[in-house]
Amino acid sequence: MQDSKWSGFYKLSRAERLARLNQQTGLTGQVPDLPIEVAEQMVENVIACYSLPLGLAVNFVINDHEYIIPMAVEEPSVIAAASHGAKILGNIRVSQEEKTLVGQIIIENLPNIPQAMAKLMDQREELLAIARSYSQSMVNRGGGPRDIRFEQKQNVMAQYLCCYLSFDPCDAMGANAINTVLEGLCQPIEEISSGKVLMAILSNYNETSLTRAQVSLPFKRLGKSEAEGEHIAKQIQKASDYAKIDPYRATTHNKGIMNGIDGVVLATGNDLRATSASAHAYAARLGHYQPLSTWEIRERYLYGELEIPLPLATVGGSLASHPTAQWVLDVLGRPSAKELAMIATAVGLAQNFSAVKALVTDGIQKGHMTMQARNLLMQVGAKPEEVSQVVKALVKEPRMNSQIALEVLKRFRGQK
Ligand SMILES: CC(C)(COP(=O)([O-])OP(=O)([O-])OC[C@H]1O[C@@H](n2cnc3c(N)ncnc32)[C@H](O)[C@@H]1OP(=O)([O-])[O-])[C@@H](O)C(=O)NCCC(=O)NCCSC(=O)C[C@@](C)(O)CC(=O)[O-]
Ligand SMILES: NC(=O)C1=CN([C@@H]2O[C@H](COP(=O)(O)OP(=O)(O)OC[C@H]3O[C@@H](n4cnc5c(N)ncnc54)[C@H](O)[C@@H]3O)[C@@H](O)[C@H]2O)C=CC1
Repeated sequence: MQDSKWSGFYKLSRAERLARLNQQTGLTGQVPDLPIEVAEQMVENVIACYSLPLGLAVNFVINDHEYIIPMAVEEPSVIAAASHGAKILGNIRVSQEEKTLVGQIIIENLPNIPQAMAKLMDQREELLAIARSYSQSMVNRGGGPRDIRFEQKQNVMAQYLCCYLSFDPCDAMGANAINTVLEGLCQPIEEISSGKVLMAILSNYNETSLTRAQVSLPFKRLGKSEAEGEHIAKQIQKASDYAKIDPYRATTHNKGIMNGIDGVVLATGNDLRATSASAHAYAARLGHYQPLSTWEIRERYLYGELEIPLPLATVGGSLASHPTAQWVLDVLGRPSAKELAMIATAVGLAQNFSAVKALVTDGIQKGHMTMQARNLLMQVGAKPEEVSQVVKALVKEPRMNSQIALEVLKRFRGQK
């Protein structure tokens, strides 16, 4: 594989990496931390701030635009794999057709559900106007309520009518915004339907708000020769097909995708519970858990696609007051929420590519354990200044575990 303009970035010191980033982005200074006083305003019963490593994934070109992508993650080899994948994949094409949230108002105690539904449908425009009145600032931005529909639901105990509201939250995640609207609609809905509202809340399931990342790779980008590249492409296709028939494998395949996406979600201060719930519910939409990405050979190209609902925000929530998240958004060039979802999806595809390629070629342990070696040394008591020297000896060992790490560390200390 040819060098990229970021080749060897990982060999620089931390200060040199920051200098290179600042030079590239026009930013200045250090990366700000979250002050404890701010943290105290964010959640309850605060006693400290919990830190995670923040690293930079490089080599990303998304829709012809270069990105340096900060990722917050505790697992070794994830950022290396993202950078490695991005280097091989080249330009990743990404699109998002729409970004809407769905909220639901669940109505019970209805003596005649078809009649209640007909009355509510008659008043649909009036209900949409009430919904808009509760989200005027979002409407002014071009977003807000889009549609209302009703569906009958039942279990063995009871029958319900569910009102589904779709809502465009613009650059926010929109949970608070839509919940305010939904609660504002409860009383009018009860009056029209003569029922009782059981609850009103946004849904974290959204099968229509999808982001799609796609790549098409000539075989020669995958191996040292066209023939080796073709072989690797075939193995990757088989791995992708296998994930469709075995939920054990599909779950791990998707974990590999989320390695990348979660790193971006956390770094940008977004709600990880919401993105995880949404992604895995989408993976299970056919009634059995499926891989979120597919890889297949099309006319001597390896074609990869990842499709995922990602309710990301660049304003509102806690990210507005988190200085590190704000700095990360600066590094990304102040994207819109839609652009941020596209960036995260591209990272997910590159991450998945690297993991699957490693699995069907060298195996995961070769690359992963080299990076895990640093953690092993820390676990057995190596000081940070010792780690970079001892790690070279540890990776030369035929096997690696904490016992071996301890022996190598003792040997190093004995030589000094
Ligand atoms: C680990 C690599 C990248 C090595 O891969 P390699 O081919 O030995 O690496 P290389 O030395 O040829 O370097 C290639 C590029 O990787 C990056 N790179 C290389 N080394 C570093 C480093 N130290 N720090 C930062 N970046 C690094 C860097 O961008 C470099 O480009 P260069 O700078 O040379 O032009 C490869 O083996 C790989 O991608 N493995 C996959 C690792 C992975 O997915 N880890 C996640 C944890 S496992 C898991 O949780 C998910 C899984 C696997 O179960 C999912 C699934 O089953 O599908
Ligand atoms: N089930 C779930 O996922 C739930 C999540 N939450 C939480 O809700 C929070 C997110 O709610 P939000 O309503 O997004 O946050 P929010 O309440 O901060 O609202 C967004 C704010 O940003 C303003 N804004 C400025 N510029 C904007 C732009 N360009 N586009 C959109 N809004 C703009 C809006 O006017 C609004 O005041 C997160 O902390 C999330 O964890 C809350 C309840 C349930």
